[in-house]
Amino acid sequence: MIEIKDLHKSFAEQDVLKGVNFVFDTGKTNLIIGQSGSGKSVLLKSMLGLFTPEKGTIEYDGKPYSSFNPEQKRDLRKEIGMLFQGGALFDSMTVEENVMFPLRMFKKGRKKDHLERVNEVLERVNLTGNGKKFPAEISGGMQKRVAIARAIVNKPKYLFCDEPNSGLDPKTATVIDNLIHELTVEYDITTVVITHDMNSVLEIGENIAFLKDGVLAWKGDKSEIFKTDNEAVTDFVYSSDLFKKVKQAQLQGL
Ligand SMILES: Nc1ncnc2c1ncn2[C@@H]1O[C@H](COP(=O)(O)OP(=O)(O)OP(=O)(O)O)[C@@H](O)[C@H]1O
Repeated sequence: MIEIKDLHKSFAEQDVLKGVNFVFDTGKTNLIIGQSGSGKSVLLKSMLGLFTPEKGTIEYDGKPYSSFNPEQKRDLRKEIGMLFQGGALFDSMTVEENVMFPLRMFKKGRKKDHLERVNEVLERVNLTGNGKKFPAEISGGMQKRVAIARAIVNKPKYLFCDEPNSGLDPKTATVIDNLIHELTVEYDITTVVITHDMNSVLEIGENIAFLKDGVLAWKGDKSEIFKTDNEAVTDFVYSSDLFKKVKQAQLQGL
């Protein structure tokens, strides 16, 4: 569980986060949604320790990040799997080498054991037999699955995903969403996903933080998001055609 309490972050004259409170639950896919510029990435980067908030706390399983010494911060970093926007694979490395990278960085052990773990996670994301290929030789959806395998190879307690579906067709995006959700439940991970994708909200929105201008304007889950009359949320979500259709069907009792 990650708990955010009264988090404030500013840059020069601009207040970006203005007292955000939220609990990201363990074993759930927790989503951060909101318009461009609402502070989603600043929140995630603050959680990663890349930004220092002026006020408020970020607690990892009850322990405030600000109280960690450098060694504890390093240990926490080992427990965070990160899925970057666009996948961010190393083009000059094979799939196997990409997935092995965090193991070699953070874990001692023999290459043979590392390889065993790499093959285990590649099998889990349905990429058995693709280890010797280079990223350019596989599809965008497969590249995302490699990035997921790399993010979970160290058995993280926390998984942070920044726009995991960007650049994917809707069907592949759903496969990726469901894979993230399955792994979250299977490994009991606290997963945090930044997304603009309304399909993702419908598929895996178990605990949603809606940010508007640096404030938590609404929280709830995928069924509640249809029922709320919070204007900021409805403005945002009903700009999506998919949501309009679902809402219409709901009103017609379908
Ligand atoms: N390092 C920085 N220095 C100064 N201002 C920043 C910095 N990072 C973000 N900001 C500002 O903070 C605000 C929120 O940015 P943020 O990237 O969190 O938005 P976002 O909700 O993630 O948007 P998007 O959906 O477009 O990625 C923006 O106005 C941005 O310009």
